Amino acid sequence: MIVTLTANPSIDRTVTLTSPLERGSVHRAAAAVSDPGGKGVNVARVVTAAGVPAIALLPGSADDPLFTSLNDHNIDYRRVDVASPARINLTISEPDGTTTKINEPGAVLSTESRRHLADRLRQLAGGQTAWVVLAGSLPPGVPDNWYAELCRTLAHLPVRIAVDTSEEPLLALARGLSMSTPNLLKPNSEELAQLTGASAKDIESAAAQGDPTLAVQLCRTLVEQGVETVLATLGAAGAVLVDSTGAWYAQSPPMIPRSTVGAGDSSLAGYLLAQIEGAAPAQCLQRAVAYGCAAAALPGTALPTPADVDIASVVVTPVAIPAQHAPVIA
Ligand SMILES: O=P(O)(O)OC[C@@]1(O)O[C@H](CO)[C@@H](O)[C@@H]1O
Repeated sequence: MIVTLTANPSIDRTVTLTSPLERGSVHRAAAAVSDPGGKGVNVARVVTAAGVPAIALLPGSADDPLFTSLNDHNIDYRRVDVASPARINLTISEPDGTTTKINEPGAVLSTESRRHLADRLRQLAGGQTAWVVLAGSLPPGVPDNWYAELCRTLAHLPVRIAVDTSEEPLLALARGLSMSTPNLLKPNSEELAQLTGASAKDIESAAAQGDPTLAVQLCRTLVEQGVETVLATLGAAGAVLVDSTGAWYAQSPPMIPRSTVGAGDSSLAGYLLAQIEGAAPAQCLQRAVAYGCAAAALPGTALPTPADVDIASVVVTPVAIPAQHAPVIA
């Protein structure tokens, strides 16, 4: 069982344009679709589609269309009652595969609702649950260190914790690594940059040219600070995985991207699916990149099923750990 927490869920509305987006002009969309969204919801969607039980925990009101949509996708969820509707996040999809996202901040989550979510999470994290995934931004009203606090309160349970977040909640987690450490951190290159002051462009372009050393260095520093495994997704350049036993790089196979929305969440889901089968780190990375590529090849917020995923097309190579590690700002 995999349990995901999405404190700031969304309805993801994708509008498809037939010509490139022009700022300041009127576009008539060729199509518009809505899907349930938020990073933890997406991880639960991909895991469920692979036939592994998953529960998505999220705040919401009973009549929110988000829950009808989750039912339509056969997602098992637990809802903590709040009055406000889920935010609507807009994706503008252009013909060349460029996606522009506009994410709303989300409604304020009260201290009481946050406590209910944490209590529910603790209940769900017991028993057969292998992984808890804390994913996405935190809504207004939630302190930046909440993920760090949740890691601490779950630490006594025999469950593994993965965190995928950005900006202040990520920095707060990094600052508190000596007190609470997730088992898995899944930054993308932007988030690695936020943590380290490095440039996301440099991280990705070096990897795309076959040199993932910078990404590995940055991840290795996080491992030295106590994170068991760091899976860093590097967009079209693939991903690196670093743990205390080594480092690996997987290049993305050539593909035509249609929408990168949910690609990182699908990578995380692919990693988890392999990890719970007991796969070695290199195979977990291979599955992560295969799932991420499959998601990027799908339109809008469509997410991959195992039939979309070509694991064998992803080549994984070990990377020597560089002697000099880059500092992590914390
Ligand atoms: O605003 P956040 O919480 O950082 O990200 C939310 C979001 O962009 O993440 C998912 C894709 O990863 C989408 O389903 C959703 O709209």
